[in-house]
Amino acid sequence: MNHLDIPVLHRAAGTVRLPGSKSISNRVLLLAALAQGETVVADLLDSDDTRVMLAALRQLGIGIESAGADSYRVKGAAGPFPIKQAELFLGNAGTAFRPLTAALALSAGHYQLSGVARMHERPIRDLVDGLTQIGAEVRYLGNAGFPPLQVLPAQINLSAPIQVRGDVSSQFLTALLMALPLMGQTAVIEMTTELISKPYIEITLNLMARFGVKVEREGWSRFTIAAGQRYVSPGTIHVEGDASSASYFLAAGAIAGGPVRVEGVGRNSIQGDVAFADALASLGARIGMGDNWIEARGPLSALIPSPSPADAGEGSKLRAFDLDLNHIPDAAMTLAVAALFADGPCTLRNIASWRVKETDRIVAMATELRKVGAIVEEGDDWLKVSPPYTSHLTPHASIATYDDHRMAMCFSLVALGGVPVRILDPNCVAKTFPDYFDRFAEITAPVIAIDGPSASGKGTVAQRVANALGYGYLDSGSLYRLVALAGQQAGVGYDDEAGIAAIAAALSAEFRGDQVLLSGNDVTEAIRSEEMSAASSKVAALPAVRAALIERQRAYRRWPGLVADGRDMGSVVFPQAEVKIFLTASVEARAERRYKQLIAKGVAANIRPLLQDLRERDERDASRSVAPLRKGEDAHLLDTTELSIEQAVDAVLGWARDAVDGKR
Ligand SMILES: O=C(O)C1=C[C@@H](OP(=O)(O)O)[C@@H](O)[C@H](O)C1
Ligand SMILES: C=C(OP(=O)(O)O)C(=O)O
Repeated sequence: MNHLDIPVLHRAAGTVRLPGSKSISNRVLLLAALAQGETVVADLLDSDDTRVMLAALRQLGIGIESAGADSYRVKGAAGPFPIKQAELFLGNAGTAFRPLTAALALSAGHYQLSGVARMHERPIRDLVDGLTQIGAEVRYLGNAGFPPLQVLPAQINLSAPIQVRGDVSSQFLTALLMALPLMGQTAVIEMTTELISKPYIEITLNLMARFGVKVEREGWSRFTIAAGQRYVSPGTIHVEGDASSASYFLAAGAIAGGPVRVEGVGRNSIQGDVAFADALASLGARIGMGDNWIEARGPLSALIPSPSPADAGEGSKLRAFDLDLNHIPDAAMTLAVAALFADGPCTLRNIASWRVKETDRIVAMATELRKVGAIVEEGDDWLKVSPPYTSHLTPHASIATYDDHRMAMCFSLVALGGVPVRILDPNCVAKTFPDYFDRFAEITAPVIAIDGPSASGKGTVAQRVANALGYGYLDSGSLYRLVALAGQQAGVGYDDEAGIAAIAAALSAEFRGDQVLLSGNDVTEAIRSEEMSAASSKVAALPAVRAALIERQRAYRRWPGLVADGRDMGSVVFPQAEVKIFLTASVEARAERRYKQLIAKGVAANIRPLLQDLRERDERDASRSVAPLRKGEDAHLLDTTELSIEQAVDAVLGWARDAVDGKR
């Protein structure tokens, strides 16, 4: 089976821009489809769950066009779906299957809805019962109570309240709430049981209101949609980052030092899963929150006095917990794995809904946690996880993921316990977060940042260090040359900031030994031309290009690690680098090295102008107002004037070893 081996990871620190929220994406798509007018949906999640929703809506006659990266223009039907016959495949997306069932039941057509095998094991009876009460014709095509379903035209009668259970999934209530305004009549829903996963109903009500439909409610037991309301497009709607996806990164920050910051959700979020941050705080993690970001660091250790508060408590344990997690069923899985890093047994309560999700998550979680050495007890609706007695996790566990994205994402955290871990079928993360592991590597892979002036030999040293450690190598200075070359090839003018920035954002550059590849072609020589030198300084002055290249450069941070050389690696691009080095040499030594290089290449050279040129550049670099080149306080100084390349490489390797050993 396809697998991903995650190496031992010592620290998590960095920033992640979150993908769009699954729950918001699929709700907004459906509401926009039923609304009057066109809606531009920005920052939509691109994953399996949203793809099945988009495909279904198109099949049902909704015009949906691309409106830029991750943006769509949805032409609303101003009522029920125009296409009256369709067979829809909805994968394993609960947020597509349940709401579409209800909307189609009120669309007076002939429809079939099916999904993957697991979807056909996920209950839907409570929703079908609710729909049947108002006269809808919904039939089971397989086992009673489960998909696949057939929906037929029917006479709908809303004269009596719809009685529905809420104790298996909140998505049934969400589905009814979103579909009923299609009838334009007063509709009342009464819950006959306790309602689970309540914050998801808040998301539903919030988004319905943005599309112009208000729901009156009596607590969580009775919901009324007054007659005469219908959905109207709000114009443009932005999808927040996914708060459940944020949980893995925040947990990583809490377990392995941090700070880890997620961008795209924060204090203003409408998603209940932001409460995961509160749960982490109750475990001792240090949490910060802004309007649109959340940050997590490890707990302050009461035992180890630390010279600097920023480093205090790295490696100290989380507090054991006993929590009712009914309000955050998805992010709760992350807590089950975080329990491996706690100082005692942890209990997760009121999580019965885990049994009917992508897999039986209580069984799956218990089985896989035992593989890494945890002691696990399970009940109908609870799980108790005790970290291994010795505090050491079992290395090299092969984690089965049960086609459950959250199992795969959760268990990546195990590597932060100082053991390698194998994730089987890692691509199951495509349900909600296709590039999860790349993003996770970007906050966990160790970075050695080597900055310094021109001709200091940092490129040669960086390449050799990367080879010795088996790490990747980033020659950041070349990126600007590559952007200039790619701009020329694409015929984009160097004064077109947005155009050049778009090229920078999509740049496909690779550093292989001393070869530089652009979209797979060797351009090592081409980017060194005088023309490209001049062009690169033009593009490097464009703020949008610099911003785009920061993301690009961070994307080189992959396992097992990265050596990055340049001028702002330790200060701007990788401020959390494990090792920072300021590599320099006297201007005379640098001039002589450059001279020898040129002679070796057969280029006629004279040492005096080279010396003069370097002096002038040093002066410019040190005195410029934006990020002047100088050694940062946290960087090691490596003066190579009197050192051979081998000695310089050994010095860097020594610091790298110390940094990693210090984290063990
Ligand atoms: O409405 C939603 O967007 C969701 C509701 C929750 O399901 P339940 O209500 O079944 O717990 C959650 O687990 C799911 O991932 C998304
Ligand atoms: C339960 C989940 O998905 P669904 O929307 O398919 O219910 C989930 O994403 O954890």
